[in-house]
Amino acid sequence: MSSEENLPKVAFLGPLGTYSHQCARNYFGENVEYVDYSTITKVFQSVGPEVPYALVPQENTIYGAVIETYDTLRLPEVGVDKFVRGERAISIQHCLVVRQGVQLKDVVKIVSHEQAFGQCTRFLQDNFPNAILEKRPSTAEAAQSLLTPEDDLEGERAAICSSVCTTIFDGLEVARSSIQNESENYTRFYVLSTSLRSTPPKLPSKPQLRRALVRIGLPAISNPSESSSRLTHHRPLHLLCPLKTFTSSNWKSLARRWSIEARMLHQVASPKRLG
Ligand SMILES: O=C(O)C(=O)Cc1ccccc1
Repeated sequence: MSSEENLPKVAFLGPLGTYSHQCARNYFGENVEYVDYSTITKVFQSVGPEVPYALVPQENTIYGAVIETYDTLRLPEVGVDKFVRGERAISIQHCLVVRQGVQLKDVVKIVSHEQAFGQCTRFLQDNFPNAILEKRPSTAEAAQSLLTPEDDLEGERAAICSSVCTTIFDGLEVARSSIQNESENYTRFYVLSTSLRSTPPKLPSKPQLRRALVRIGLPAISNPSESSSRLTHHRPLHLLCPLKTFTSSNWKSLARRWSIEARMLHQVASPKRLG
C-alpha cells in the first residue's frame, strides 16, 4: 500500500492549475491526497466516506457569489452529512493565455470560467469587444482546451486563467497579466467535510473568528398537518420573523436577536415571487 493511500482525500475543481487547486494546496498542504473533478457540482457530490473533504469557490470581491456553489449549498444534505468546516481566501491575478506564437490581433474567441469573465469585464470590453466568450467548467480546463484544435473557427482562441497554467500545460504562454477589473482581487473558498467532529487536516494559519453559514428556507407547506410535524425540526420563517416576506432587514434583526454579526446575505427568489 503506497503512503498516499493512507492520506485523506480532498476533492477540488480541476484540472491542475485552477485557483481551487492553488487554494486547496494553500489550505491542506501535503497532508492529503488531491482528487480533481470536472465541475463544482461533482466536487460537492464526491464528498462522502471515500472523499471526506472538498474545497469549493464561494465568493469573489469583484464578481460576488459563485452561483454553482450556492446551488449545491442549498441541497438538503448540507448540514446533515456535508458541512462547511473552514474557509480560505486567496489573491486572484488573471492572465490572458494563448498558444505560443498566437498574436492577440487574431484572437476571436476567449474561453474561461464565468467568474473569470465577470472579473475581467473591462479588459474584455476595451480589448476584445467582438470576441465570442465561451464558458468552460474551470479556468485551467479552458487553458488546456486551447491545445485541442477547433477546426471550424476562423481565428485564434485565448483563455483567462492563472499564469500557473502555462507551467502545467506545454505550449501555452501569458499574453497579458493582471487583467481583472481591480488589481486587488480575492476569492474565498469553503472547505467541506463529511463530519462536524473531525478537524480538517489543515496547515497552521493565523487564528480566525468562527463563522457560520445559516440557510433559511421558506417552507412550501400547503398541508397544515404536514406543517406541524415539520415544525418540530425546522421552524418556518414566518414564525421566526413576523413578516411573510423575508427581506435583508428581517435578516439583520434575526441576526441581532441571535447575537451574531451578519456578514453577507445571498438571496434566491422563489418562483412565486418572480412568476
Ligand atoms: O476555475 C477555477 O480556476 C476555479 O477554481 C473557479 C474560479 C474561477 C475564477 C476565480 C476564482 C475561482
